[in-house]
Amino acid sequence: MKYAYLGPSGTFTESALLQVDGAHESERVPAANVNVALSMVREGDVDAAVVPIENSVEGGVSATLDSIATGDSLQIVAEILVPITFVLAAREGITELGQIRQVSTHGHAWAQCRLWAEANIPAAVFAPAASTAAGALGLQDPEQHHDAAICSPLVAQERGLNVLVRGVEDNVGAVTRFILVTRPGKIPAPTGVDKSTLIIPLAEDRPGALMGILEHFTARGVNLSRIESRPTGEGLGKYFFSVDIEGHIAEERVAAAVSGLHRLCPSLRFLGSYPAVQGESPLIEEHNSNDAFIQARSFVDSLRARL
Ligand SMILES: O=C(O)C(=O)Cc1ccccc1
Repeated sequence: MKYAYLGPSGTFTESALLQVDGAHESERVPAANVNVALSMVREGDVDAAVVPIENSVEGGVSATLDSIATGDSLQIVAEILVPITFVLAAREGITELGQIRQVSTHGHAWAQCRLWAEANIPAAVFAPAASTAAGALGLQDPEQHHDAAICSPLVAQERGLNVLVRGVEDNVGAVTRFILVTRPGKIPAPTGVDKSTLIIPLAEDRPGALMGILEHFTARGVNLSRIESRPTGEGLGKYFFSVDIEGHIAEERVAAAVSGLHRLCPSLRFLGSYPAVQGESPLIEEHNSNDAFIQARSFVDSLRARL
C-alpha cells in the first residue's frame, strides 16, 4: 500500500496515518495540502490518503469537506482519532516570549491556541502555514520570517527545536478526527458500531427544505453525529450538507433513509460506511429493526403479487 497524507513528516495527520494497520511498513507520501493528497488518490498515484476532517474545538476542516464533496467520487473506509496537544517552539536564539513578533502554524492549530496566544504573546502576528509541521520546519529556514511555531511535541523533539512552552492549547483534551480515503470500492463490513458519511445538496431553496432531509433520518431512527452546511461556491444561499450518521448501509433503516433521500436529492453522494472508533451500538427501536423492514417489505410484496 502507498499512502498520501498532509505533510511534511511530523504533522498530526502523519500520527493518524501511523495508526493504520501496516502503515509503518508502507510507503508514505507527504502532500502539500489536503487537495493534493486527495488528487493523488483520484489519479491513482497512491492507494489511499489520510486527511483531517473535524476537530472537537474548531469543527469541520473545510478544505476536506469541500474536496471530498466534489470532483471524482471518493470513499471513506476508516476514521482515526488523535488527541491533540501543542507546544510553542521558537527560532534558535529566542529565549523569551516577549521576543516573538510572528508565529506560524496551521489555521486549525491557531484556532485552538488563540486565547493562550492573546494572553502570552499579544504582540505576535499569525502567519498561516500549510500544516503545523510546515510552520515548525520553517524555524530552521533563514528565508522565513516567523520566530515561533505552534506544533506537535513530536515534531519539536524529532527536529531538535527550541521549545519555550508546552501545552499551549486552550482546551485540554481536544481530539481531531481523520479519515482514510480510497477510490470507490468495496465497503467495509458492518461491525455493529459504524458510521456513514453523506453529501446532500439542498435540492430546492424553500421553507422546510432542511427539515425534509432530516425527516428521512428521524422516520427510520437514524442518529446524526455531525452535520455541516457548506457553500457550493455557485452563489450566496447555495449550500450542501455534509452529514455523518450512526449506522451502516448494510442496515435496513440506513438503506431506507438513503433511498428516501435519493428520491429527494438524486445527486446525493454516499461517501461510505466504516467502523466508528468511539461509541456504542445505536439503540434501535423494534419498528426500525432489520426484521421490521423485511417483514414490512414482504407484506407489501404479498399485496402487489395480487395485482
Ligand atoms: O497541521 C497538522 O499537523 C495537521 O495534521 C492538521 C491539523 C492541524 C491542527 C490540529 C489537528 C490537525
